[in-house]
Amino acid sequence: MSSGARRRKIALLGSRSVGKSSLVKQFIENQFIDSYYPTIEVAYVKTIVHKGNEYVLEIFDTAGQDEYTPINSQHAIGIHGYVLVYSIASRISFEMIQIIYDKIIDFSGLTDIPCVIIGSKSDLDSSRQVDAAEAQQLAQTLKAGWIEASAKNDVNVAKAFELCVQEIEKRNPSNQKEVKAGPGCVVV
Ligand SMILES: Nc1nc2c(ncn2[C@@H]2O[C@H](COP(=O)(O)OP(=O)(O)OP(=O)(O)O)[C@@H](O)[C@H]2O)c(=O)[nH]1
Repeated sequence: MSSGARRRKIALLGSRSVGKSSLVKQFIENQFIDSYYPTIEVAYVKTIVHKGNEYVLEIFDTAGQDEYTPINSQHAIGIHGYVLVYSIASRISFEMIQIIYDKIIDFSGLTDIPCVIIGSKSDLDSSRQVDAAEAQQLAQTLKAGWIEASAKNDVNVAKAFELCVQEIEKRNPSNQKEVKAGPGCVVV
């Protein structure tokens, strides 16, 4: 990592079994595993280059949420951006997106959070329960990015994480002037 790299923390949230871990595994390790192991919590690190800048992404893969799962402070404090995942083949998982979004807003006290909504398992088009247009509409309302992706076929996976970085940086226009601590830095 060069000293100029920007560290950005990203949390993945969504219902159980929507493919959060599979998206991260495809992004980090370029592999897809068919079997299902519920996640407790895993953190990954990957360096990417976005618009000529190096980013060290710390990605937190979380346990699947339901409407009663409280927001964990670890997933809200110090997080720069969110990846909210639903499966295009599960209406219920799509309905969880607004619920999770509202919980983050309530917890953080912010009015707007950098996030990207991912319609996962896009290879399951024949079992589709969520229209792309409807999901895009929700993303527009939440001022979020949106993309459909398939971890299985490695479609739009890297792009989804890049979109998240884009949403983070969109809200951080001062990042050009980011102060980097160094030997010449004096704290008074
Ligand atoms: N067809 C298809 N299946 C997928 C895809 N991504 C994940 N799956 C399958 O969906 C199941 C759940 O995937 P996970 O990645 O473990 O889901 P998760 O959201 O991390 O689950 P939790 O840990 O419970 O939150 C597994 O059997 C995966 O193989 C995909 O892109 N296409």
